[in-house]
Amino acid sequence: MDPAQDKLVEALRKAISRTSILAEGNDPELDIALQSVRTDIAKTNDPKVVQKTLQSLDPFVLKFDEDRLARAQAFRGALLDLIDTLDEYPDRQVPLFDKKELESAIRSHWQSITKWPELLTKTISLVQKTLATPREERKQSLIKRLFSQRKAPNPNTTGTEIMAHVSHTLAGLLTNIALPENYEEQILDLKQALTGNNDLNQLPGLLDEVINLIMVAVGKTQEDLTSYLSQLNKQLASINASIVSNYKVQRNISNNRKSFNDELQQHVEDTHIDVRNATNLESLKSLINSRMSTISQTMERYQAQMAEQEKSAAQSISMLKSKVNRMEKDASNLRNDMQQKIAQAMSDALTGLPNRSAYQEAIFPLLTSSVKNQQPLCMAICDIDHFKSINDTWGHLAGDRVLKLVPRQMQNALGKEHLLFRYGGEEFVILFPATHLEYAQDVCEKIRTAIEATPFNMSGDPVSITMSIGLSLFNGKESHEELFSRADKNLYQAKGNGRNRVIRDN
Ligand SMILES: Nc1nc2c(ncn2[C@@H]2O[C@H](COP(=O)(O)OP(=O)(O)OP(=O)(O)O)[C@@H](O)[C@H]2O)c(=O)[nH]1
Repeated sequence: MDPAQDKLVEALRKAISRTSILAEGNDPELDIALQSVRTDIAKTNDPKVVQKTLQSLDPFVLKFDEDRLARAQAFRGALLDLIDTLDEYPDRQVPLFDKKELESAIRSHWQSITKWPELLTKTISLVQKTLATPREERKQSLIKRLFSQRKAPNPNTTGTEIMAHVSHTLAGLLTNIALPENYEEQILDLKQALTGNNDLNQLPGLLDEVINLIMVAVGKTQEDLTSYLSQLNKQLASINASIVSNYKVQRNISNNRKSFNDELQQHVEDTHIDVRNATNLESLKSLINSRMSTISQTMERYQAQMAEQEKSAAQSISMLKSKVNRMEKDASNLRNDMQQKIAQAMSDALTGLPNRSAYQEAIFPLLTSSVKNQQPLCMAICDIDHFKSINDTWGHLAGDRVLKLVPRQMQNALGKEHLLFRYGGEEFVILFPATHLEYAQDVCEKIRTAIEATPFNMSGDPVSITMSIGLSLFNGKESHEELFSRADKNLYQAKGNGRNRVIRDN
């Protein structure tokens, strides 16, 4: 193979290896197939073998598509079902325009997982608007009444039931999305929080968590990966076709060269015989002239052919190069996109703090390095006191404002190496790597006093807010759940002892 093609095959090999690493972790069977793709392409220089090995990935791409479709259908069904339930509410009116708009958005976007968070947010907004809109008794024409398709509102449906239904639908969605194992606990907690919830105020926070999980699990990352893999497969097929046609051009060139040599040799031999048989000088002269002109025509023809073939070979090599460059660029865009999406899914929309998923990513390496480096690690669980009454007295938006301001006070007291997470609701977790319990306790006290001393402005009045904190030191042997549970017990005690205090391990 010529050096240009060698380079192309090498670039292809690199692109496939890197992409197969990106795709890993989605399915154990796919992981095995990807491993064998990497082994095969490391061994061969033949583009046909590479293409054949890649075809073994096709069934996985198909399976991804089927799973995605089934999930999307369940999602669409759940949302439409929810709209039907809203229609049954006796005293409240579903705003017609918003309903139509939502139904049309569901119809257009139910298959696109990237649009799910938007559809969910729109659905919850329709629920909120419906609960705020009293039903008008509209006069209908007799014909309309006789032929109306719409179900009569069910007089037994209550607002609480509707909220329970909404929460139940969200919990059902969690069953329908494929999430990695380390999210199991989070899903379980979230499902528990959703099941039996009938409080509208709780919904935005819970919805935020559902959306985060969708983004993490089946969200854009996997969709991108699936479409990227099938797009990559197409690109590789087209590159393979170009390589094959390039081979043909090469083969033509060498065939032409051989037939030119044969033809030339034939002319020389013919001339030789003619010269031997020539009887006079005149006829010999005209014979040689004619032979020379044939030879020069053959050479011109050959040169023109060669120039044409070289041009087309150069064009096809430059096309191949640009295709490979595009593939490399696609792979790097996808990697950047994924990193960005992971970062989004790891942060809490309201406070901008790392969220519970980020906590779960952070805790394992911290426990391991605490044991390995024999350094202390502390965990604090911080909970705003009587937060429900802040919501009840000044409204949910005022509650949200407090949730944004409190972490700023906390961050002022924390060191650079301390990690603050919004664990959920009004609960925050701090991880103190390489920090002794006494020092972590001082920092927690600083946080507590700073929050107590800050007047929060509620409708023009300064209001004092306090925080209770449970603090524990990792004992080097326990699981992260055990450490969390000890810190949580300390928090519980802080609440029981009158709140606005820090309780640590004895
Ligand atoms: N505004 C707002 N409220 C939230 C959010 N997440 C959770 N909440 C509310 O936080 C409140 C938590 O109340 P509880 O768990 O009863 O605790 P508490 O009132 O803080 O009382 P103690 O913890 O016992 O001091 C609930 O009313 C939730 O609706 C949010 O994102 N925004």
